[in-house]
Amino acid sequence: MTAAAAPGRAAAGPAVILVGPPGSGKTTVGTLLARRLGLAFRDTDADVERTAGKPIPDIFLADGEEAFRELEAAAVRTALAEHPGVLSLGGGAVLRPATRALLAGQPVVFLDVELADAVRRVGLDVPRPLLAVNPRQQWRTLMEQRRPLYTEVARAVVATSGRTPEEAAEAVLDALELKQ
Ligand SMILES: Nc1ncnc2c1ncn2[C@@H]1O[C@H](COP(=O)(O)OP(=O)(O)OP(=O)(O)O)[C@@H](O)[C@H]1O
Ligand SMILES: O=C(O)C1=C[C@@H](O)[C@@H](O)[C@H](O)C1
Ligand SMILES: [Mg+2]
Repeated sequence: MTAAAAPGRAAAGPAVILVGPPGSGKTTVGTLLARRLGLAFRDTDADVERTAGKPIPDIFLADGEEAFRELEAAAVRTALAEHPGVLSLGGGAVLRPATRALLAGQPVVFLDVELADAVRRVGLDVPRPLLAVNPRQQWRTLMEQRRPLYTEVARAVVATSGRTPEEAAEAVLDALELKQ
């Protein structure tokens, strides 16, 4: 699908970039946002899986986390350069300083979520290698490390706990002043 740029924006670069921890709803809310804006949706997790030719848990298992992070950094760089729609980044993409530098000045929204909601959401969903054992504690530790990084790159923070995906998508549009 060929995506048009959002009204009032230059053609280059995504209209919306979502960051946040696993279970914050980047893929779910990003898909809704793209539909709402009439733009294409892209998710760097899917890009990495396509490049590697295998699912993310298999990349972690066969090649290790560092190999995954290399593929992820390249996927983010490419998508930022060529995707004019809505872009969701993998939950750990902000760990790389080079990736954070690329996000400076971009329309990045940090989808925040409370621990209990995140654990409930990821428990219902596709496997996340970093949350395979003791997901509650792992998620808490991961957020202690990453919250400052999500905050650093974000132009706006949108809370998703207590909101449906549709309500979260509306809040993102409000935060970026993209309401048409
Ligand atoms: N606001 C919400 N309320 C209730 N459930 C939600 C909400 N947002 C997402 N979900 C559900 O939570 C699960 C995880 O959502 P999603 O895959 O979009 O998260 P993610 O941020 O993309 O995670 P990851 O970083 O692992 O890719 C899905 O089953 C989704 O339907
Ligand atoms: O938070 C993370 O580090 C991850 C989140 C997912 O989006 C995937 O990118 C992968 O499971 C790693
Ligand atoms: Mg996702």
